[in-house]
Formats: sequence, structure tokens, C-alpha cells
Amino acid sequence: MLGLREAGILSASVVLAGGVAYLIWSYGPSPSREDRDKGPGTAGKGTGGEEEKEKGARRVTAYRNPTTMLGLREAGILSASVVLAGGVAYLIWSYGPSPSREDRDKGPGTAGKGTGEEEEKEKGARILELARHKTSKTVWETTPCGTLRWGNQDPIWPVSPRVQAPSARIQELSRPKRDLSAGGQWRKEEMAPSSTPNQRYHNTVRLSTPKSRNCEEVSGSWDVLGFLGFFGVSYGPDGVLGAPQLGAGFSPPHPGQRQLHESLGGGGPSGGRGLCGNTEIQSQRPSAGFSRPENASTGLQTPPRPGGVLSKIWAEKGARRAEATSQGAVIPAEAQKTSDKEKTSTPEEPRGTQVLVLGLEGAGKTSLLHCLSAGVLEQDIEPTGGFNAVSVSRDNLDVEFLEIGGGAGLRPYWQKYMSRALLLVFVVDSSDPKVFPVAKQHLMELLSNRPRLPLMVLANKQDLL
Ligand SMILES: Nc1nc2c(ncn2[C@@H]2O[C@H](COP(=O)(O)OP(=O)(O)OP(=O)(O)O)[C@@H](O)[C@H]2O)c(=O)[nH]1
Ligand SMILES: [Mg+2]
Repeated sequence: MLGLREAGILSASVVLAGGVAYLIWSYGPSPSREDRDKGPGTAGKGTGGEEEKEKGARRVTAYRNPTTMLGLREAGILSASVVLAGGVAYLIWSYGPSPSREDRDKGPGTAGKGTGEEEEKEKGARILELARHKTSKTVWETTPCGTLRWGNQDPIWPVSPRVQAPSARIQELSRPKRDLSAGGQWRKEEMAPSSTPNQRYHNTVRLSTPKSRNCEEVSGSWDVLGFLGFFGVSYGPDGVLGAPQLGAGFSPPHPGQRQLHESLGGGGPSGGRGLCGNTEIQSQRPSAGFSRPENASTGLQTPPRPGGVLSKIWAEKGARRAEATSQGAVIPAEAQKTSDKEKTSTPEEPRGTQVLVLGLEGAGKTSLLHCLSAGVLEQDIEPTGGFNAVSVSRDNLDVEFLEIGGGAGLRPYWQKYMSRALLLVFVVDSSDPKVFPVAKQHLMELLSNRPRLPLMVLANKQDLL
């Protein structure tokens, strides 16, 4: 009516609001060049019946989509609408992809119909495809190497045949460790710094096969009685430690050994050449092992030497056993009371069966216990952080060798164990004369409370002299 159709305005209306007339229109596709050439008034009318039909069909399609209707699709506007507010018409649109070059060449009105529909179809097909239920992927190859796979596969990494068949070393480690219960039990005990002697934390450890210098050729299995006898610890008739007795056939003492003995105030060297290094030991003391003796009534194959510490241990154990038998008590219960009795007993009367093994750090206390329990000298020994114990059991005799670490932080605990000791074995590294004064000082302090305690000074590491 207003002749605006040739300008591309599809519809227009006049609105009267607030006394003002507004002309509101919406754009449509521009008239074709032919229409413009034909002049105003010709466009939109059609040149023939077919053309009109075609335009009518196009219009129907265009009205379905506002952007198509307004002819804005070619400008990249996907949707648009006209809003009338406050008497003003606003054209609101949103941009979309620009028309392709082909669409632009084809001219306005052509884009958004042929190719747009195909595009829509394509998009719809894609959406349908994405929405379709996927079949589960059992194996997804994500790396070119093919070993790493993700998905519902069973093994992520192929199991190595080495794992499936354990090595000989693993099998060896998994085997039960040597059972030393026949001769002696090795107990590694850890002691908390604040603990008292009665508060121990036992942690029983079986010795594994040690990677160590083999002492079999020296001692076979050590006979603890022979061992102590060899080192010549003895009592006098009054119970006072007598002069050390040398085993027959021992080599003359080394000068360093004499120096150690004199430094410690002894009257003469004690002989011997170390724990596991003297072949003469074997000849002097053939091993009796830890096996049960034939004579179960005495418990010993040969009685200990009269006057020695072992004869005292033997006599004391025999007396206790007799006493326990008469009172109907069992020996272990009696042994439990020993510590209580010791508190009231005089220091000059040792009541325990504990051989206390003391000495400065690195002297060889743990090595001694190893030799006693396993008959071998362990080389990779860690410093003792608490204490170690070896129990040597025979029918009538249980002797516990108790080592307390020799580090400076543990030496204050030494004195606490002195009351239970039957014998003190003080181990000294005889290859290190520098430590002799310190060792002597500690030894004197220990003996100040138990001057009559039997003492054996073990000059260790003779092989290094
Ligand atoms: N050459 C030689 N080395 C020895 C001998 N006895 C012990 N050792 C070594 O001396 C080192 C210390 O021995 P340990 O038995 O740990 O000494 P320790 O007295 O228990 O020391 P702490 O536990 O720290 O108090 C270890 O490496 C032993 O292998 C010996 O007779 N000769
Ligand atoms: Mg030790």
C-alpha cells in the first residue's frame, strides 16, 4: 500500500500510540535486480502466473522462519524479531554464520533456502548420530605402541614372566629361617630410653643365614661352657675374682693385649686371639654343641671346673632346683622373683643367671653373642640401640647373655642391670688403645657397686693387632 515492498519491506503497519502515529515494518528480501529494473510497482506483483506461484511458495517457506522472512539470513542474522515498546519499534536479531561466497553470488533470497536446508538436514543427521546409543568399546588403542590400552581390557600391563616365576633369591628369602631353638635363642630387644629394666620390649628375631665370615672351622657350634672356661674366668675360694687362667697351648699374648690388661689394672694377660680366629681354640675345646647331653640328670657332659664361675652357676641352679622341688614351685616362677630378691640382697651376693656383656660401642659385644648363638661372626652388624640377649639353655642350666649397647646414650643404663648380673663380660676393642682409658673408667664405675662381681675382660679384635 505504501509502495515499500520494492524496498524489501514485507509488512508494515501504522500504530497510533500517545497521539503519535508510528509506522512499524519488517524487512524482507530485497527485490531482485529484474524487479528493480522493471520499476516500482512491478516487483511483488509477478510477471506471470508461474512466477506468482513460485513467489507464493517461497513466502510460505519464508514465514516459517523469521530470519528467512526478513531476508536477514544472508547477512548472517540467524533470528530476528520486531518489538514495539514505548511507541518505538525495535529490531532485535542475533548473528549467525555469514553466508557463503556462493550464497552471496547467488544473491539475496537464495541463501538459507537450498543450501541452508541441506545444512539443516546435515546438522540434524549429525545430532541424530551423536544421540544414538554407542556400542561399548572393549579396547581403545590410544598409543601407537599398543602396550597401553584403556577400556574394559583385562591386564593393563602385560605381566612379566619374571614375576610369575619367583627368582631363586625370592624363594630363598621366603623359606623359614634357621631354627636356633635347639641351642640358643636369639632375641633382639629394643629398649626405650625412659624404660626401666623391668620394662622391656621383646622382639623375637630368628637369625637368618648371615653373610659373614664363617667360623665353622674354628668352633663348629660353640660350647658356651667351653667358651667361658677358655677365657679363664675363675673365682677364688672366697668368691673373689682370681687371676686369669690361661688355656694350655695358647699363643703368647700380643704386646697390645698386655697393654690392655695393664691399663685395666689386671695382673697378667688373659690369652686367646679373638672370638673366631684362633684355630687353637678348636684343638683345645672341641665343640660340644648345643645338643642335649646324654646324662640328662646332670645336664652337662662334663662338670664345670671347680672354682670357676660355671661351677658356681651350676651349683646355684642345682640349689634352686632342689629348693623349688621341695616347695613344689617351678623354676621359671622362682626365676621371676629373682629381681625382687635382688633388691633386698646385698650387692656382694649375686643371684641372677644373667651374664652381662658390656663395653664401649664397636667393641664386639653383639659379635660375641652371634658367635654364641650361631657360631659365626656377623660382619654387617648395626650398633645396638637397646639391648640384645642370647639364651643358652641346657637341661639344668639357662644362661642369658645380655648385651646393652655401648653408645654414650646407653651407658647410663649399664648400672641398672648390674644388680641382676652373675658375671660381667666387659668387651674391649684391643686394637684401639685410645679407648682404653674410657673403657677402664666405665669398668671401674660399674664395679664400684659390685666389687665382688665376677668379671671377664674380653680383649676382642686380636686379629687386628
Ligand atoms: N676384625 C674384627 N672385627 C670384629 C671382631 N669382633 C667384632 N668385630 C667387628 O666390629 C664391629 C662392631 O662390632 P659389634 O659387635 O657391633 O660391636 P658392639 O660392641 O656390639 O657395638 P655397640 O652395639 O655399638 O655397643 C662389627 O663390624 C664387627 O664385625 C673381631 O674379633 N675382629
Ligand atoms: Mg652391639
